[in-house]
Amino acid sequence: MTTTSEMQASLLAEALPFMQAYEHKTVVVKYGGHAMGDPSLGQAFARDIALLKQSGINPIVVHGGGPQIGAMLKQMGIESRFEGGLRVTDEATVRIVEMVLAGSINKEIVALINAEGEWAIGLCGKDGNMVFARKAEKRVRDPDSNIERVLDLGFVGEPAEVDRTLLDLLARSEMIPVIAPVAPGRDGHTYNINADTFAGAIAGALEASRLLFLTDVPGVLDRNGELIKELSVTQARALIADGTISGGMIPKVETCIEAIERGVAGVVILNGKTRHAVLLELLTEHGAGTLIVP
Ligand SMILES: Nc1ncnc2c1ncn2[C@@H]1O[C@H](COP(=O)(O)OP(=O)(O)O)[C@@H](O)[C@H]1O
Ligand SMILES: CC(=O)N[C@@H](CCC(=O)OP(=O)(O)O)C(=O)O
Repeated sequence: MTTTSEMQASLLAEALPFMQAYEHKTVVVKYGGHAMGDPSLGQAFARDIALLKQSGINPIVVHGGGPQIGAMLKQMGIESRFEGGLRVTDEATVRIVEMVLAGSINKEIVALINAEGEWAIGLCGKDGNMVFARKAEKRVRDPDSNIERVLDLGFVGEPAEVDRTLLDLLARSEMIPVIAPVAPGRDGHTYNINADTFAGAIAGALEASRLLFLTDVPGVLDRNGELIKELSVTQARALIADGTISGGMIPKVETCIEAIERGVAGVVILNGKTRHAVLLELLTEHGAGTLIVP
């Protein structure tokens, strides 16, 4: 009979080939605002990231915080709305976005990783000239008239330039970067960038081996609410067009498509509410969620 400790040991041993495969490789983990909130899950997430670094892997955390920004805006009496999964961002909103993302959430994640005995460093696109944004151009087609128009989302940005100097330096150190999706434009403004888009740009620039999106659903769900385990780029585009994929899942899936097209190998959307989701996905046979394939 196999004892519990033998089972635990064999699970640890199972991780070896995965650790070897990812040694010195970059893994970008996007930690969504919907996956945050439960302190014990946050601690488990931080432990996963710490364990990756200890295993010789180069983890980079890019985080969101959409619900937390929404709560703060509400508290301040500022109205907020989304168009195509992106928050319409005026001058007052971008100040709150920067405060919540680069201020509170960023430092909370840094503290959680540090509490696991590692060295996390909190950054945003402004640090080390890492990311410069341009004003986002979101095109939508009116379903009735079929006319395309460009939405003005205010200070919503897209990553236009990514400089990897700082991240390369940190990869050779003990430091684990934790990055908030806020960046300056060459026009001097601060831009609010969707965290999924930001994570995709970082993964692309660093030629990451894996890009994981931790959210609050098991992955991409079909019309009946069933998990789609594997999704091709063509199928993904069709599900966006027919409305099966909506809201915050749109920028996530669009980023997955771009990352695949840029050569990032393993792009997965998975449930961040599953304890140790990152370790399960990377270091065991028990991967879950939706794998996006070419
Ligand atoms: N087809 C779909 N499959 C799964 N989730 C979907 C789908 N279409 C829309 N969603 C929504 O997308 C949400 C995840 O995106 P988002 O709210 O931006 O989360 P996060 O904060 O993790 O980035 C889900 O909670 C769900 O409400
Ligand atoms: C332009 C835009 O929509 N920016 C997002 C940035 C945060 C984010 O993306 O957070 P999640 O990953 O938790 O959704 C926002 O303002 O909510």
